[in-house]
Amino acid sequence: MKETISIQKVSKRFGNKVVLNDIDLSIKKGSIYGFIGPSGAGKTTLVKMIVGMDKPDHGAIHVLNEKVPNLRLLQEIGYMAQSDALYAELTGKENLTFFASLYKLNKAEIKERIAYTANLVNLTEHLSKKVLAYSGGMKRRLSLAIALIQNPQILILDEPTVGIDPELRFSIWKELIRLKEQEGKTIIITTHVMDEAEKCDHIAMIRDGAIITSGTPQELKEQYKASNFDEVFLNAGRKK
Ligand SMILES: Nc1ncnc2c1ncn2[C@@H]1O[C@H](COP(=O)(O)OP(=O)(O)OP(=O)(O)O)[C@@H](O)[C@H]1O
Repeated sequence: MKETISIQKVSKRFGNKVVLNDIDLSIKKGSIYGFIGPSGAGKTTLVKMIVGMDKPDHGAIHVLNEKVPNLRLLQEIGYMAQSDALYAELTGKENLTFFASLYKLNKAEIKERIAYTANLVNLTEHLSKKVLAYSGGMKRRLSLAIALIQNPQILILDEPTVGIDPELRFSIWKELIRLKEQEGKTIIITTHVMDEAEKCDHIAMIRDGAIITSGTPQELKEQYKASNFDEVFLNAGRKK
């Protein structure tokens, strides 16, 4: 399988604080890769650097064989940040149309992508409401729809299911797995939710800016003699 994302010896500090320390990893095309770790571990900093929103102090990141940051990659990376960047005075549909217009999509494609993404996140009925009238969960769902709007090859989702009810969380995961299997999308997800970790093909556990362990869910459970992911995480932290 081809490598879609390659991270080589990436370090980053904010002031005196080392937030990422010598991170090396590669992510294969058509896989779901999870970054798991406690609050403040450095997950968001890492995903922002993959997207090209922040620069490493040392090391390099390549996405689809291009060095990041690179404007050409914007079409190919869908990013859902932790905080929603939405236009509150616009309706859900206007938000989607605006973000779709930033990409190389014709009118018919924009219409088709809005219908697909809104349906995926269960917002079709609410598209004509202004975003200021949306609940927190609806805003998260709209942000997820926006991340998918240009049909990117790579999806980078920073805690996408926070504030989303279990039923919709289930259907979103089903779709992420379909996107991976049928469309070969590469998906990076950060999460605190250990049962989501189990759905990833590969996991990197991050703590204090370092990858403390990585592998498939099965490999990690075997390595740490754990029956579930909470245990893997606790045991991995102890053995650091
Ligand atoms: N722009 C910044 N300036 C200074 N410190 C920062 C900045 N961004 C992040 N940090 C610090 O870097 C560390 C890692 O933050 P980061 O947001 O990457 O963690 P995280 O693993 O994503 O946490 P969470 O799960 O809570 O989102 C934290 O200590 C945070 O306070």
